[in-house]
Amino acid sequence: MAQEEEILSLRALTVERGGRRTIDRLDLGVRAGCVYALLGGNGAGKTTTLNVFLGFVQPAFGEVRVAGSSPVREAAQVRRRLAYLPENVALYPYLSGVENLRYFCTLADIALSRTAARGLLERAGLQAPAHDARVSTYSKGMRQKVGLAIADAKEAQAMLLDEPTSGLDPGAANDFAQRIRAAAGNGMAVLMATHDLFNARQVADRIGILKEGRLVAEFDAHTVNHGELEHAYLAHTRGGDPEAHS
Ligand SMILES: Nc1ncnc2c1ncn2[C@@H]1O[C@H](COP(=O)(O)OP(=O)(O)OP(=O)(O)O)[C@@H](O)[C@H]1O
Repeated sequence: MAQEEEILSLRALTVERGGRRTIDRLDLGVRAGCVYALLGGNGAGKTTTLNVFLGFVQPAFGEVRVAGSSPVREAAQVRRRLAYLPENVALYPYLSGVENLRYFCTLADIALSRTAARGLLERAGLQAPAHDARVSTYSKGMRQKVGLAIADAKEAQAMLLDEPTSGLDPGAANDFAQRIRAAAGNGMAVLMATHDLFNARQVADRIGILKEGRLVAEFDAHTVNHGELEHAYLAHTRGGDPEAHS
């Protein structure tokens, strides 16, 4: 697949932090309409990879593109095209869902009426009675829905998710999975860092395992079975040779 068709693209990405190479010649691509799940143990480099797309971490070498733009040289374009849901979506606790959504849209130069904001929250799955409640009363799943509504309002082409299902109960995780699939169905490219193998198989099209900043295994999420994925994941997160665990 040509690089131009990839909305999120890394070529030979290398990141050095504190004199150490934390991402090592990483190639990765996510096309429109696809969900890529990045698995890996603690410190494997998942969050660093997301931070490179966001422009928070600069590569030492290699190429990074978001819909063809460089987060280093074209930060404004990248911000417009990219939505980011961190592990805990940061919102203003004393503002309501509607007020948060309108405020974050203003920052992105999007004027949103209260009615339009309600429509977007509804579409993201946030029930009407919660729209005017303070966000401090929201669960993690409800805050994520505001995050999805912001992405929808921006008409983002790509979305980055960091540990989206940690701390969600199975029902909320399943609901979130369906919403991510729906976003991909509308053409969004989604990159998700996770430890949740079940969710990765449920949501993703491709799954990659990162170890010490290198992609050590990749799977088609539609055909890999749970045992096979778990075996590879445990082998690589224990720091061992995958064959040693067969
Ligand atoms: N600000 C920083 N300065 C120096 N090194 C860092 C910094 N942030 C992360 N690192 C190092 O980069 C490597 C990758 O860390 P990263 O947080 O990307 O891993 P991760 O896969 O997201 O881990 P986790 O699952 O624990 O969130 C680690 O060795 C970490 O110690």
